[in-house]
Amino acid sequence: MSSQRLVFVTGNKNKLREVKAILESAPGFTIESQSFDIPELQGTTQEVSRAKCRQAAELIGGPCITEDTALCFKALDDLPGPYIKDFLTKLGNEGLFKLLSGFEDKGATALCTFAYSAGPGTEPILFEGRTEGRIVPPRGPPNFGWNPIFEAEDNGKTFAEMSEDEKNAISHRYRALVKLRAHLEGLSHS
Ligand SMILES: O=c1nc[nH]c2c1ncn2[C@H]1C[C@H](O)[C@@H](COP(=O)(O)OP(=O)(O)OP(=O)(O)O)O1
Ligand SMILES: [Mg+2]
Repeated sequence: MSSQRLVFVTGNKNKLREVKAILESAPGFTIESQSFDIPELQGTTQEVSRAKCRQAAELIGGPCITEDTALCFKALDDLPGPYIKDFLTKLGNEGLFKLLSGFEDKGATALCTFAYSAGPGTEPILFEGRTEGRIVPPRGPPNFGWNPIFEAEDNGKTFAEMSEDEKNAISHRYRALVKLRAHLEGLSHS
């Protein structure tokens, strides 16, 4: 079976590694990457994701996927959400945990949104995946972003305490990729 080549436009090496590990573990897909840090709008996670993918498709002049990750705190009505990157850069993981010190509810959702564009001028299609959990004082190696403060409901470990395989079996990214993969397999068989 020939494999379908997919261009993933991202500036984040850790995302790329996880996406390759998940999608290339079964035959069918080969991921190529183009490293661009696409400017991101403010808005809902869906608006941010669509705009990012439209711009990526224009930039590379062909079909592509993009991904946007949000971290939503229940006590803060889902903020920081899509603005997590700036919050993490400015406050760090300790600061993000302290943000919730006035609240009993430490619940949080990791939300991953993949967008697929068939090429410039086409409307991107979105695929969402969620992992439920809570925000805890940092545990585990600071290997990727907010991994040390997100404790997953599935196994009580922070993402940083999990092996790559453990994280990739339950992550927001994995759950979104299952949907993206099903869509792309449908396209290639029609
Ligand atoms: O599984 C994850 N575990 C821990 N941290 C994570 C994860 N996934 C994204 N992150 C961090 C990276 C960035 O600080 C923010 C998302 O921002 P986001 O715009 O989606 O990522 P980015 O700008 O690094 O890459 P891209 O070029 O694909 O937009 O959360
Ligand atoms: Mg970004």
